[in-house]
Amino acid sequence: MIQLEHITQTYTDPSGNTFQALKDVSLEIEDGEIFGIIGRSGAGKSTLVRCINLLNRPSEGRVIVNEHDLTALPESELREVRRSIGMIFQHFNLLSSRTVYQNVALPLELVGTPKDVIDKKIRPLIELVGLTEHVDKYPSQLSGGQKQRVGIARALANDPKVLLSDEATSALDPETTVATLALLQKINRELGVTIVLITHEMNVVKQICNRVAVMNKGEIVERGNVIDIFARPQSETTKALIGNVVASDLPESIIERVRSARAARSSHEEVHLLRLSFIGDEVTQPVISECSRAFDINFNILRGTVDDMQGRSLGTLTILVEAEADVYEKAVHFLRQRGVNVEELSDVQ
Ligand SMILES: Nc1ncnc2c1ncn2[C@@H]1O[C@H](COP(=O)(O)OP(=O)(O)OP(=O)(O)O)[C@@H](O)[C@H]1O
Repeated sequence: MIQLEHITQTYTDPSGNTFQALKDVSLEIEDGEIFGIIGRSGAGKSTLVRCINLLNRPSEGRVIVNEHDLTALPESELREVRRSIGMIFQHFNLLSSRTVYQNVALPLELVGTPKDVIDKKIRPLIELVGLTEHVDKYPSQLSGGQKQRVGIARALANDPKVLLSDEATSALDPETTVATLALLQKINRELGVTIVLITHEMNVVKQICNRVAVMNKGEIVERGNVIDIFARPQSETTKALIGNVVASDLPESIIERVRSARAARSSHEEVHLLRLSFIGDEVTQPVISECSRAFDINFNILRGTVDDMQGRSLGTLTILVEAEADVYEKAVHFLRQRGVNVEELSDVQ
């Protein structure tokens, strides 16, 4: 287990001004999970994740990995523990003068592992990441996705229990991102490696993470199971990252329909733009039709999606409702009672 306890990171610039990149952050990550850390640029994600292997030594707080308090270890022992924590990076950090084989072998060479042991160890890793036929190529002869696979194989060379991924797919196109994430998921399942993954993209979290922490300005503002966070985002940061929560993010065609509905409404009716989300079996329940019949109001569905998140479905609907105030209140209450998350989107002008 990884335990970050009351981590604070303060930076001081040359003129003596201080800046808190992390403010009393505590977090626990269980063995074997894929844990996402998401937030906008500058939120403190990299700083936090680099505390896990003490690439960043926090100004205050404790870092405990598999029961070792890393913050209390002398440098020699820390080096040893660090080997059980692999890391992959956005720009791969490969050595351009070394082949795929030599890059993957590097961590083992550095600790003096005999050549035959290295060979036995890394050939299956190169196979696992699907690069056997490229083993003698140099980084310049590889695509971005292939370079990241080299980075992944190299990070696994020391049999780590934990793999830290710092925006590992941010430099890749969408298709290569999906394939790289699938590889990380396979590594997590087959080798039991715990993965801590930093990203600024909710789609990455959605594809492979079990749990997620949302960061803003050096603090964790929300955390939980991915599907719950997507279905019922609480903080403004999460809502903004998920998107489709402020009306201004909607396509112009939808905004136009809202404007027309508003212009045409009768004086006693209100027009509301809502985002409804449903988890799992709720998706299949005809809750909307039931509600529509019960209160005799029309729900105008503007947009709908169903996402699969690790075998559970999350349905999201953007709908337009025209109703009198008291009927609207009752309908929203009805939906919430049936487990539907109802959120009113900020107004369309
Ligand atoms: N060595 C440093 N000295 C001073 N300030 C730093 C240092 N490292 C990071 N910061 C600042 O700390 C804040 C958090 O940076 P960090 O890189 O952790 O954010 P992030 O969420 O990972 O963002 P990004 O996705 O852009 O990397 C930023 O404002 C950054 O400028």
